[in-house]
Amino acid sequence: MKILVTDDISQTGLEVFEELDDVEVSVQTSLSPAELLEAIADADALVVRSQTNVTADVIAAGRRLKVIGRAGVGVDNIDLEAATKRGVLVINAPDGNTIAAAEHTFAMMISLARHIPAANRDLLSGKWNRKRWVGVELRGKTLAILGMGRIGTEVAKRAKVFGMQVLGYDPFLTQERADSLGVVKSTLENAIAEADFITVHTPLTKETHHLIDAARFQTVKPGVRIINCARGGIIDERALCAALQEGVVAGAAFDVFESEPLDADHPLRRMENVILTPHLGASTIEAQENVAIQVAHQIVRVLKDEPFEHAVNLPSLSQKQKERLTPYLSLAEKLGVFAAQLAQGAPSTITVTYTGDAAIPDGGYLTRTVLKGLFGFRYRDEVNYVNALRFAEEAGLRVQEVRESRGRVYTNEISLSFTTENGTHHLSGTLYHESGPRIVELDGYPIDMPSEGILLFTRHTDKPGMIGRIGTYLGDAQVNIAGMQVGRRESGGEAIMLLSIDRSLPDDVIKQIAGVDGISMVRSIEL
Ligand SMILES: NC(=O)c1ccc[n+]([C@@H]2O[C@H](COP(=O)([O-])OP(=O)(O)OC[C@H]3O[C@@H](n4cnc5c(N)ncnc54)[C@H](O)[C@@H]3O)[C@@H](O)[C@H]2O)c1
Ligand SMILES: O=C(O)[C@H](O)COP(=O)(O)O
Repeated sequence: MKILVTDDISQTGLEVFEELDDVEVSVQTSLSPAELLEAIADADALVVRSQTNVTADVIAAGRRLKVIGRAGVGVDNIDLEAATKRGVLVINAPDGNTIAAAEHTFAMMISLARHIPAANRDLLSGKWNRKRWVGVELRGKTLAILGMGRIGTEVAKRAKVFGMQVLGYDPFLTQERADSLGVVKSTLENAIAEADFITVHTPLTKETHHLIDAARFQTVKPGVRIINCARGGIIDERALCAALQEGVVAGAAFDVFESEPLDADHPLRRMENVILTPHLGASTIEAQENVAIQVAHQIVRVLKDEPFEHAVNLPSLSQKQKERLTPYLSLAEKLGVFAAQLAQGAPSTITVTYTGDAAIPDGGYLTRTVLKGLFGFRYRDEVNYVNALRFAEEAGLRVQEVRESRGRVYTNEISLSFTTENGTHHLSGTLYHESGPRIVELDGYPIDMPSEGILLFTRHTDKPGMIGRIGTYLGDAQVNIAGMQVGRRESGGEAIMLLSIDRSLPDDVIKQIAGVDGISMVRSIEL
């Protein structure tokens, strides 16, 4: 097993990989794009920080790649869409560097308020200028925090201790949470208009790109100081330079940039009232150990096929949700596998109904599992939880989920209803405590069969001798019947039979059974 590490990661984290048998940890930093394509070819896992550009080409070249671990928070250097499409899991270490980034933000704010870097430069150049570097206090000032997630929250706590008034803007900030932090929940407009200091702590998304642009700079309080220790591009750098030149903005402290490394001739480098650091927010010994250990542990779990956390391209579930969900995973996947063989062709729509105890709000996890079974039957190992929805999308399969609180017969039930060119099928399963997952309904007929082993399913006309004839074919093929379920709507009408058999039937026997007068459908199903 090969783990490729292409950015500087703490040694303590790398040691975690020793938990794996037969592991080769290959640390190769500063690779050229071509060297990276070569190095990834036989890697099972890739570990990066923000420096390595994990493009779609890199992901495609990683033919054995199962997981990309980001030792840090932001995954904007990883092509998530390409990873998801190829079923490569992306995990990060979301809280290992929170304090480091919050402290760096605070260091930037104090440095701006007291001109520390400029005064230092001045003094080192031989001067002793006590008048030039008079600063301002933080106490009594208003701080706008745009993005009240992990880092924004830690910055707010520290600002409160410094006696600042804190305005928080975040679509997910509840009044309760704001109150508990002593933060004034604010609109973006109000936060920007009122603040003496503005700090951004959002990810870089379509919505946050140039969140503060030239138009917004027209609405700031004159003399505002601005900090970006989140992501380059949240604040429009050109507009900032103009606002600094006009004196609308009194100072700016940036750790991250629209393009990194920052160009040697970038205008920000020439501004006096600007403090720049080269993306150092997470660069503390403690944070680097935290993120490296956190991400390495999760990679080990992924590679050992054990439950893991912090997947970026899978729904995130609480421990409680996971505990409720786990027993249903096998049933959901078996139903998907059953459906694939029953459908014999690509379904165009599928509705998955979860009833009673199976109606867990799981962010679509169980439906991904059904789809993993459905598509995995044909595409085998190519399909996993990460890309199952992509397979559905590419196959043009419309997927719908329904949750019902109470079942009519079973305390828990998962039902699939899917349409193919040949018609609509319906399939249900339940989980019994004692006997595990069972199929309890097939095309409208109640049955009860464990969802395992080899099954033979027929739809036929209800007339004497049918079961016997099928039994004879099986007997002639030396195939034992282990269990049998039959059902009919009315005497002489359509009937079904589901047999559990000891081994698969040869194709020619299935063809012979299909040719029996009165048999309308035969399916051999392996679960
Ligand atoms: N400089 C560094 O070295 C460094 C270190 C760590 C993290 N970061 C960056 O800091 C940022 C925040 O990290 P975090 O761990 O606090 O993330 P987080 O996910 O905990 O918080 C982000 C917050 O932004 C909010 N948000 C999203 N869109 C928004 C919008 N349009 N307007 C307002 N709020 C919005 C979210 O609701 C969330 O609460 C990320 O961009 C991360 O990559 C930088
Ligand atoms: O998103 C992050 O975690 C930070 O930007 C840190 O990036 P780094 O690991 O490259 O320092």
